Amino acid sequence: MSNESMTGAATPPEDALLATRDVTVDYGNRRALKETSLDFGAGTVTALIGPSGCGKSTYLRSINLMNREIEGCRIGGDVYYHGREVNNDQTDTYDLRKHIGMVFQQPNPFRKSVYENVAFAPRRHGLTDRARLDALVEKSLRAAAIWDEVKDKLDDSAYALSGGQQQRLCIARTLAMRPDVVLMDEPCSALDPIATFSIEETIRDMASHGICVVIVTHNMEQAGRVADRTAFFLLGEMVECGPTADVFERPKDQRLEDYLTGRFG
Ligand SMILES: Nc1ncnc2c1ncn2[C@@H]1O[C@H](COP(=O)(O)OP(=O)(O)OP(=O)(O)O)[C@@H](O)[C@H]1O
Repeated sequence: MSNESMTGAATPPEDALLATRDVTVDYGNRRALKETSLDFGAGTVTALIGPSGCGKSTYLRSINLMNREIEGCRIGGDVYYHGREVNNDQTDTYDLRKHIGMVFQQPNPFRKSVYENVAFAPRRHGLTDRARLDALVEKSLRAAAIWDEVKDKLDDSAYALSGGQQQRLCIARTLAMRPDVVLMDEPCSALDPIATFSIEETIRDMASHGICVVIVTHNMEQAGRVADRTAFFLLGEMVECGPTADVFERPKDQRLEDYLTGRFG
């Protein structure tokens, strides 16, 4: 695969689910992300790896334009979602984020019941029929592999769940909006190995249902287990991207090789 970090990359193919072209992010007058161009297909998992502070989260958050909420932050370049350029003032970011969901490092359930955590957003978007809401809640909790654990405590507070369960609940909450892209920012870093394994299974399951997953991870083994493709970032630059096995076993760039062999980071 060609290295997609090159600037001036061609306009994405019309059928690309998601793509960035020469996306940059500046916090004030400091550039945190240099021109980054990547394509993301339906049903794929892409891992973003690299040392701390190299711009992984910054890039992830540019995909659903979340950095825009940060004062002084500016996203440059083009972000394409279903072929439409969305990095402009006309985009309804509220609507965009229904389709491009996000799961954060720390589980952040609402201070509500398990049921309400999942039902809240669909109801706000007009789904009021109780039977259909019940079905959606169950389907979402099943997809996040937590239904069996919570089906008898749907009215309990989400805060009564373990950290791993809360994270799966947050994934269910995201899936309830039927997104076709899910962005995950180190979703397992606060979890033990068993909870991590469960989330990784859920990630592969989401991809098998056509969802495009982009995940920031510090855990190389995790990238190896879940990602079809891996992109390596360093000092705000997307240095190399390719099939995960190639990136780990046959790195092209010396900086990636150095990182993988523990020479820095
Ligand atoms: N809200 C912000 N305001 C100013 N600078 C920021 C902000 N968020 C991130 N940065 C800076 O942008 C650079 C990239 O940060 P980012 O969080 O994207 O890195 P990262 O690779 O995800 O790091 P980590 O693995 O530690 O989470 C860093 O130098 C960071 O200090």
